[in-house]
Amino acid sequence: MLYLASKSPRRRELLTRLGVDFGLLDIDIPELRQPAEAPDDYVRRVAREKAGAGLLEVVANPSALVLGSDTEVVLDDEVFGKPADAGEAAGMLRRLSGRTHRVLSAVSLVSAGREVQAMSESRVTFTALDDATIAAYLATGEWQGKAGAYAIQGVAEMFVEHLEGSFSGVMGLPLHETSRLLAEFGVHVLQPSSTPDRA
Ligand SMILES: Cc1cn([C@H]2C[C@H](O)[C@@H](COP(=O)(O)OP(=O)(O)OP(=O)(O)O)O2)c(=O)[nH]c1=O
Repeated sequence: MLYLASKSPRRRELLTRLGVDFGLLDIDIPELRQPAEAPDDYVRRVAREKAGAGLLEVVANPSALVLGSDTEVVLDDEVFGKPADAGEAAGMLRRLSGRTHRVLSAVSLVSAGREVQAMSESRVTFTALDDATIAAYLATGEWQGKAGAYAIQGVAEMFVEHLEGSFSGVMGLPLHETSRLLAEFGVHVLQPSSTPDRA
């Protein structure tokens, strides 16, 4: 049985697109970057910790397979997670304005005896954003709960001059990498075999 260890509706939607059955696990792990921890290492570690925390919840089921993922926006080695409030969101958007940033999405898949991981890296170039545009975007509320204070799947796609990489990866769950990892565990996409479960 596959479980998604995530509270993110985006991840749920993206995994559903792959046509696999899965249950949901509510996990809550602190997302704190260690001093001098490289952004890539941080994103990989958090994805692994989310999957590991999920696995602990279904430890009674030896055939459980748990997917955890983490997405961060990286500008000049600085990591932008989910903004705490509109002020922090405005600051992030001002920094992203007119520049190219990276979006890292790590995916971890763990079972009782095995763990695999993949990383998706995308490069996103934003158009210049003036204060009025940033204020109007903040008023949509779409920035809430999104790394880097924007959601590419919403109206913020108009800020994107160029995207190199994975749209689903920027949105929170890279479908190419995820399907590849699932295949390593013998889970084949677009072939649902059991009914979804809630744990
Ligand atoms: C950059 C970007 C991020 N995001 C979202 C994806 C993630 O939900 C969120 C990054 O935060 P995460 O900490 O990766 O995930 P989360 O806290 O939302 O969910 P989980 O329970 O799995 O830990 O930002 C978008 O939806 N669109 C975007 O364009």
